[in-house]
Amino acid sequence: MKTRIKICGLRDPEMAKLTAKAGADAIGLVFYPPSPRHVEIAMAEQIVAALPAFVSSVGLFVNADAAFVRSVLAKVPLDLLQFHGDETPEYCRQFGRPYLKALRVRPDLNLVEYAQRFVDALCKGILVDAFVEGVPGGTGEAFDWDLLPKDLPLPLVLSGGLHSDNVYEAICKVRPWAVDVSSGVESSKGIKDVAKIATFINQAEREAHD
Ligand SMILES: O=C(O)c1ccccc1N[C@@H]1O[C@H](COP(=O)(O)O)[C@@H](O)[C@H]1O
Repeated sequence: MKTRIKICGLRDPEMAKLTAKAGADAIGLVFYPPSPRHVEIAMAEQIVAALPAFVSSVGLFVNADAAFVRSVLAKVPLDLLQFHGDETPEYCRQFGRPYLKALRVRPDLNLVEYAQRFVDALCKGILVDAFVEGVPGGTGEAFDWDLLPKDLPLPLVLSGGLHSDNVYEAICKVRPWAVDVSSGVESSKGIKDVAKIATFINQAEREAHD
């Protein structure tokens, strides 16, 4: 089965169109001001409007005020929300929208128990990222994939330090529902590189053709 591919941190409509053309299933928009990939609501509207049919838009938030999330949803027709902080199941559910819950993998965290709390019709998956002290995500750091359980009660989205040289191995080893990348397809922090995006997607799709 094809592993879905999300390219996160798009910041303009042209790059979003090129990313879709390269074969991405989803693009991510970062609504987190400290991030170099942060987008304003008006730009996010333009990016989503530029997407062709069947390419999903994902809005990423980190411990945001619920009112801010609502203000984004009022303007930007997002397909999926991604909560990348310490949000509770109750917080995530209040918007009545499908979402991914991100967690940062640590050896002392029971991932199955963590995921169990989120199981319901709105939660479409658990996104796993590397734990880096003081930074909520998008660090380009990988983690030990052996820490991932095989019996997670929700679809797994693998992220954290993926790039074109490790995504094929990651998919073969972890068998995730989807992969998500930001730093690994950039020429510098926050600047997407279309050639790197295309190479990443080709490598991620290799497994489906084996
Ligand atoms: O991309 C960001 O700037 C970001 C900021 C805050 C939280 C998450 C963020 N991105 C997500 O982090 C993971 C891993 O990214 P990377 O490929 O290791 O750079 C990914 O899910 C991004 O969506």
